[in-house]
Amino acid sequence: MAFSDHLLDIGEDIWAAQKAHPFVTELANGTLDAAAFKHWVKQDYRYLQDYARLFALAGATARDESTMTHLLGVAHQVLETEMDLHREFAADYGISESELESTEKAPTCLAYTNFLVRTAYEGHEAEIAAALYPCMQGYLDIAEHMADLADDEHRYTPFIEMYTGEEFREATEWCRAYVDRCGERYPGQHDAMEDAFLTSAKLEHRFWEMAYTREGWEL
Ligand SMILES: Cc1ncc(CN)c(N)n1
Repeated sequence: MAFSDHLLDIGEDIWAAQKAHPFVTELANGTLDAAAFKHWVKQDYRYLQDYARLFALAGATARDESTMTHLLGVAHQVLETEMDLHREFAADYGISESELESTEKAPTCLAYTNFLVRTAYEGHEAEIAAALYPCMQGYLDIAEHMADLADDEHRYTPFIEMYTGEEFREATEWCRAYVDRCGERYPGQHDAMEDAFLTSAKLEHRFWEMAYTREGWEL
């Protein structure tokens, strides 16, 4: 069995919980409260800055040129294409670029980005690959699930189109193959890969919850 399939097996419950989350189902049918979506846009913008950093750091430490090229390409794609979508959503919802940039990270966003960046600096290449995999495969699978649930076009359709689009799909397939290569090359890292994968997957689930509940630092 490919190591990515094994990881998806052990993460099955977390995937199911994400698909059933009200943020996901309500975004799919267009009924999600705009305040929850705005919270997601702002927090996700801050998340993506570090997510791009994770790919850039992974690219800088990769052993071969083709892996380097690919990881650095994804970092660029996040900073350009994906964050452009957030900038467009922000403009539609009256959020200025300076508000986006200066948004304070909510506890879950802080926990997730700290985990990813720490893994990028301290982790083995295989652990980094496993930590970034749920961010890609999770969004593709959840967006496909949303597309299945959605009847009509609505204000959140661009979200579904971005994460089911060809560019994101290809980047996810590449990450999946990268996880498989790391799983084969580094059998001694399997436990660390499982831990990193599950931590990211659980934080993906918490991120929907953070947006839905407008989580902040209230005392
Ligand atoms: C929290 C999160 N995880 C993953 C993705 C997809 N890059 C995202 N935009 N936000």
